[in-house]
Amino acid sequence: MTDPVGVRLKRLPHGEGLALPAYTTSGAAGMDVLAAEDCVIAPGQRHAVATGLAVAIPQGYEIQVRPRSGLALKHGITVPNTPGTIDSDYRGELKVILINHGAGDFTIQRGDRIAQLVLAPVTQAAWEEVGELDTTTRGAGGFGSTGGHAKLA
Ligand SMILES: O=c1ccn([C@H]2C[C@H](O)[C@@H](COP(=O)(O)OP(=O)(O)OP(=O)(O)O)O2)c(=O)[nH]1
Repeated sequence: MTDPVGVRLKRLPHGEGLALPAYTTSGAAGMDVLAAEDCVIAPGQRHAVATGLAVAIPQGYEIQVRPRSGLALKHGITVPNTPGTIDSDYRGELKVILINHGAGDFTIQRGDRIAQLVLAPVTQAAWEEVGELDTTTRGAGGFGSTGGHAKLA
């Protein structure tokens, strides 16, 4: 594992008193992030949940907002824009967009761990426009062209 990368973080007034996002085990890839508000998400509805945090990610990195598998499996709660992208130049409040694919209301209490944050390196692309692309075995085949499931045949 590489050395940790410092990320400046500011607590917003409604984030006071909450634990910071944290790795729950030594090998965890993501830090669980807490809700800074109480809310109820009805079936089929979405909500951008406040975290009470603003960050300054070093240039060359992003933070990805990913669902928690337990909430997804047991309650149908996921992140519709997964992985949510927190840009290095964003200084607003970090919010977690959640959608309720479950059958009942989902109640979030301030302090609940609602998603996980993964710090990841970013490589920016520089376009090199050409008239023809190189040929490959795959060519334009995609979207199930290699099979692997009866329903794709
Ligand atoms: O789950 C998310 C996704 C985004 N953001 C914040 C940080 C991010 O840097 C900014 C913009 O996100 P994105 O680029 O995904 O949104 P957009 O819809 O393209 O908006 P914009 O035009 O502001 O870039 O919104 C969050 O707080 N949570």
